Amino acid sequence: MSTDVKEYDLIVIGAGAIGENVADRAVQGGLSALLVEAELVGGECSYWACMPSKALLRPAEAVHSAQHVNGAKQAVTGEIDVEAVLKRRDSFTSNWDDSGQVAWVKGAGIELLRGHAVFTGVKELQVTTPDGETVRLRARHAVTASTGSTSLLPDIPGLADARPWTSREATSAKSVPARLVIIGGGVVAAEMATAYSSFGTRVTILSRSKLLAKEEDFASLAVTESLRELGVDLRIGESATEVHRDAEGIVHTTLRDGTVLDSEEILVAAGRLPRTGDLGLEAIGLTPHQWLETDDTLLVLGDDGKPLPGEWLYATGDVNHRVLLTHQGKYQARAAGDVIAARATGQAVSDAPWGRHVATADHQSVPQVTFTEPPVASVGLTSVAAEKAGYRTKVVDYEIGYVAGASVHIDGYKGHARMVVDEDRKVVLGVTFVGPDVQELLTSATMAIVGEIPLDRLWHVVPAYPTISEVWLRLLETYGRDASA
Ligand SMILES: Cc1cc2nc3c(=O)[nH]c(=O)nc-3n(C[C@H](O)[C@H](O)[C@H](O)COP(=O)(O)OP(=O)(O)OC[C@H]3O[C@@H](n4cnc5c(N)ncnc54)[C@H](O)[C@@H]3O)c2cc1C
Ligand SMILES: NC(=O)c1ccc[n+]([C@@H]2O[C@H](COP(=O)([O-])OP(=O)(O)OC[C@H]3O[C@@H](n4cnc5c(N)ncnc54)[C@H](O)[C@@H]3O)[C@@H](O)[C@H]2O)c1
Repeated sequence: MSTDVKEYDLIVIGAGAIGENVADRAVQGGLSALLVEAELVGGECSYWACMPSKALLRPAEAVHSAQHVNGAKQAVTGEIDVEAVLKRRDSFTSNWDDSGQVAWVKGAGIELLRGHAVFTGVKELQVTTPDGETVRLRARHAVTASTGSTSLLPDIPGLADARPWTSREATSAKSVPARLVIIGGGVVAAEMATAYSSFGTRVTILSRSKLLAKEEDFASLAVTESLRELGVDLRIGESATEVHRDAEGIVHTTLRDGTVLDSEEILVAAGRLPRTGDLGLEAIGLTPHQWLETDDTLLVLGDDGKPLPGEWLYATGDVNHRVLLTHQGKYQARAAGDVIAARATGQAVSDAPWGRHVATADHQSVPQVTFTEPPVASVGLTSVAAEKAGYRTKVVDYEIGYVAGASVHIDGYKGHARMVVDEDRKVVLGVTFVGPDVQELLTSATMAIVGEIPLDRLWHVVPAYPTISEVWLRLLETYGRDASA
C-alpha cells in the first residue's frame, strides 16, 4: 500500500452520467476533482440502461410508425432483423468499451482513478485498484457519492439460484430467448416486454400491481392494451412463489395457483436498491445499504435530519433516491457541482427554491418518458397525486387524434392528453401525453409547469399548424378561455 495520501478539492465516487457532471461543474468552478470508478466510465445509463434499452426499442417503433401511414406501409414488408438491431445496440454501447468517455473526462480536466472506493473517515477514502493496489485519498472540501443503484431481487424461493436476468442482461443480451418471464410491472418491465415481443420472444409479465402504477390510469391502460396486442401474456396481481432453473437451462416459474410457466430466461424488474452496501458508510456514521437522503443542495443528511458535521458529503443521482432518472440526476449534478465550488471558494450560495444551487424541480416537475408503444410522457403531478397533495384541481382531457397534425402524422392516430390545473393559481400542475411520438411534447409541458405560466398567458403560446403540439390549444379550449383568467 502506498502511504502517500492524494488530495483533491473534490472526490466523486462513481463515474456514471451523474458523477461525471458533478466533477465537470466543479472543475469549471475552479476546483480540482477526482472521479473514482469501479466499472465503466459512463455507468449504467450508457451501457446497461437508457441507451441500450432505447436502441432495442427504436427499430420496432420506426416500423410501427411506417405501418400506420398508408403509402408508406406498402414499403414495409419484412420482419424486424433482430441481429441488426442487436448490432446497432452494440454501437450505442461502444461494445462496452469506455475509452470515448475516458477521453471526455480527461478533456474536461477531471482526474480519473479506476477502482473501488470505501470511506475510511471524514473526507477520507481508500481505493482498491483493478491490480490490487490501494490508494489513499483525502478531499480538501467535499466528497460526492454518485454510486447509483442496482436491481432489487425479490425474496422468492429459488430465484437467486436460477441465474435470473436483471436489466443488465436484458439490455446487453447477445441473442433473444424464445420465451421470457418478467417479474415486475414498472418501466423496465413495460419497456423490455415491448422490445422483446417485437423480436418474436413470447413474453409473460407477472406484476403485483397494474402496469406503470404511478402514471395516470389512462396511460397504464393504454400500455396494458398495447402489450396485449403485441401478444404479451399479462398476469396482473400475480407474482412467482418459486423459481427453478433445470439442468437443461429451462426456468420453471411457479405461480400462486400452482401453474408452472416454462421459459428460457426470467427477468427481474422489481425496482432498485442503493449501491451503498460496500461503501464503508459505517466509517462515517451512516448505515450501509441505505439510500443517502439529501437536502435540496444535495448535502447528505444524517439520522438527525441535518447535514453531516462539516457539510462535506453530497449525494447525487440514483443513490439519493430523489428521482431515479438520468436527466434529473444530471440536473442535481449541475446544482451540486456548482454549490460545491461556490462553498469552497467562498462565493454566495443561491439556495432559495429555484435558485442556482438547489434541485427544486425534483419535487414538482420531473419529466419521464416510458418508451412503450405508445410512449407515455408525463411531468408534474397526476390528477390523483395533485388531489392527494391538497390542490383544488380541474382535470382537462383531450383525444390527440382529433388534432390535425396528429391525423397527418399517423393514420387513425390514437392518443390522449391530460392537463391538471391548479384552480387557485390558474397554472398547470401536471401533464400526461400518451400516443405515438408524444415524447417530443414533454419539454413544452415542463416549461409550463416550471415557469408557472398562467393559463391566460399560455393562450398566447401559439402552436404551429399542423403539428401535434396543437393539442395545447385544444386543452386550453376545453378548459375554457373565460375560466383561464
Ligand atoms: C433498464 C433501464 C433503463 C433506463 N432507462 C432510462 C431512460 O431512458 N431515461 C432515464 O432518464 N433514465 C433511465 N433509467 C435510469 C437511469 O439509468 C439511472 O437513473 C442512471 O443511470 C443513474 O445514474 P447514476 O450516475 O446515479 O448511477 P450509475 O449510472 O449506476 O453510476 C454509478 C457508478 O458508480 C460506480 N460505483 C458504485 N460504487 C462504487 C464504489 N464504491 N467505488 C467506485 N465506483 C463505484 C458504478 O460502477 C457506476 O458506474 C433506466 C434504468 C434502467 C435500469
Ligand atoms: N424510460 C425511462 O425513463 C426508464 C426506463 C427504465 C427504468 N427507469 C427507471 O429505473 C427505475 C427502476 O425501474 P423498475 O421498473 O425496475 O422499478 P419500478 O419501481 O418502476 O417498478 C417495479 C415494479 O415491480 C413490481 N414488483 C415488485 N416486486 C414484485 C414481485 N415480487 N412480483 C411482481 N411484481 C413485483 C412493483 O409492483 C412495480 O410495478 C425506475 O425508477 C425508473 O424510473 C426509467
